Amino acid sequence: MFISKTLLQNSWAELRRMLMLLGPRRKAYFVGLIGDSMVHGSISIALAFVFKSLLDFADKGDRSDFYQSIMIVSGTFLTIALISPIFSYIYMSVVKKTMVELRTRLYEHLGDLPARYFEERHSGDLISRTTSDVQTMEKVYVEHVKSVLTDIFTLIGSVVSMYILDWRFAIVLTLLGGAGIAANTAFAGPLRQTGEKLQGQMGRMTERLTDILAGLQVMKMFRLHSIVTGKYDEANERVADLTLEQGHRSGLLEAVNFLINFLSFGGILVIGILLYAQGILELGTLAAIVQLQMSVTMIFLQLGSVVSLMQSSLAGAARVFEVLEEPAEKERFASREEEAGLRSDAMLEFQDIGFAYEPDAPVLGGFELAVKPGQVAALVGASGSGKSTVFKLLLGFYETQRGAIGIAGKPMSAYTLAEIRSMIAYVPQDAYLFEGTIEDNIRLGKPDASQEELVDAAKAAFAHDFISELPEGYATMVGERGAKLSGGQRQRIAIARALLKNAPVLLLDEATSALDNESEYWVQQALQRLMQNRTVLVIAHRLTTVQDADMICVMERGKVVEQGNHTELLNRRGVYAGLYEYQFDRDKEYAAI
Ligand SMILES: Nc1ncnc2c1ncn2[C@@H]1O[C@H](COP(=O)(O)OP(=O)(O)OP(=O)(O)O)[C@@H](O)[C@H]1O
Repeated sequence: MFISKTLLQNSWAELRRMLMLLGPRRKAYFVGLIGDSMVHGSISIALAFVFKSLLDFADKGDRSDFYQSIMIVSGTFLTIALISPIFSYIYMSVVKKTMVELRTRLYEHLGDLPARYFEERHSGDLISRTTSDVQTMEKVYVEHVKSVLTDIFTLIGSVVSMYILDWRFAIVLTLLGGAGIAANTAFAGPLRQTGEKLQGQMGRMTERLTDILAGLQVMKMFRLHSIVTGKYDEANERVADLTLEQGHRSGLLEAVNFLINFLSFGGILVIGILLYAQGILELGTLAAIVQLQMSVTMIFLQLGSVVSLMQSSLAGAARVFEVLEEPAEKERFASREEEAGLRSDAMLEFQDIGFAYEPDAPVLGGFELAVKPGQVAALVGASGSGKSTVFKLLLGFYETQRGAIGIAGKPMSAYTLAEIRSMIAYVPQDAYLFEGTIEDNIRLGKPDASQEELVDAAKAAFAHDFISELPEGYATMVGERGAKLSGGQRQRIAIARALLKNAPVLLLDEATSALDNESEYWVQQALQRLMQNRTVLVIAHRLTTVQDADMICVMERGKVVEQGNHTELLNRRGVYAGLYEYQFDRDKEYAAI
């Protein structure tokens, strides 16, 4: 019972939040919705009085009853035909506008969320929240709330009409209505619980599906088809089980509703006929009571599925609100005492950095580095030693727990995160290309760049020639993640993008995936251009990059264990010399193959 009460409170809270989301249009929504629901709710009430008039006419031959019923029927249906579309247009347009705004707000908010949020969640779950969960919210606005309101108006109208017709039947109807509401309330909690599980599981199913699509090549290469699709099937079966569970519960609720209403309908019919036979009740009144009872029965028969669907949709709304409530990335980091001792001559400086993603699992412990303007510093070290983490800290994706980071002599807290990112061009290992043309992708580096600037950047990145050879040149669509281009071409486009950005600091994560010799040559040439006159921090995998760097930092378990240029470090015969010899031998072996 406790669970059910809490879940019901949650449902109510979500419904209120959804109504708040309508903003100043809330009044128009209610006018449209209440108007439409009242119009629809009045049909069965009007019909009851029509039956009464018709049967009174048949029973007593009073023509005025007959004309009256014709007038009621014509009036009701004419009103419905004229007014209902107007009301429905009013609330539908409010809902459509609200949904457009909600989607925009959601996507904008996703863009404002910190990197940690995305690293901790599966993209499939977010896709499910922003698509199917948002769709279920629309259903709450246009279908579920309207059904409930129409039912409430029909119920109130029926009870009031029943009191007008015969108070004894009205009391019976009120009691049975109360029993029906109690039964539906008791079922709402468990239905909400299943709804929550179902929406969550739908999210998991989308996660599996995105895994299948994103990892298609790996899946084929390692023949993982049965394992990966097996996981999807598992999630799919769980969805089917939960849907069945939901169907079972709502079926049970419908059966309870049916029983309550069958008893009341049968009871009213039998007692009514007996009273009519004894001359206590008029035929018209009996017909009207039976009609009203039938419409109440219909309400309760439908109420089970409305409650069930609404609970499921509200669970979806809760998942959308969770995303909206997630705190956005800070504008700027707070300043700290440690920042006081930063050097003024370094473009990039890391002082005694301590950082952990998870408590008790330190990734960086006392990381130190200073790079002067125009210098190239290479980070080398075993996998997991913390190289990429250094980049993430500099980009402000995460905040350090100890130490200070300086950019151009000032602490990170002196800049907004947007300012920091505008000073940095980042070229990751596998640069992401967005759906669109080659030009669109390069232009991301500087959206207001002139055509000449754009072409110059492509030329400097040694990309112009291959782009010009394509039938549609710069207007060539790159395909999903740049699938229509080769690896080397993708990298050169990413380099052109970074060149166009023309930021003073370059973070470069060298690609480890092998390119053919020619491609590799052009990418290297493009990178050399990009590195000119910039302060560069590079996660280096290539011997050439390492040898040419002004400074090499060898990282081990989050610390710089050796630092110097290539010759200095080789002479020291330490960790770097070992790494270098190993890589040198390996490259010779590859060359021999
Ligand atoms: N988002 C994250 N949450 C938790 N731990 C993480 C996260 N990202 C990285 N780590 C952990 O931090 C450590 C350092 O990772 P990092 O990616 O910085 O290493 P790296 O030196 O760049 O490795 P590689 O050369 O393989 O890319 C690893 O143990 C990794 O498991």
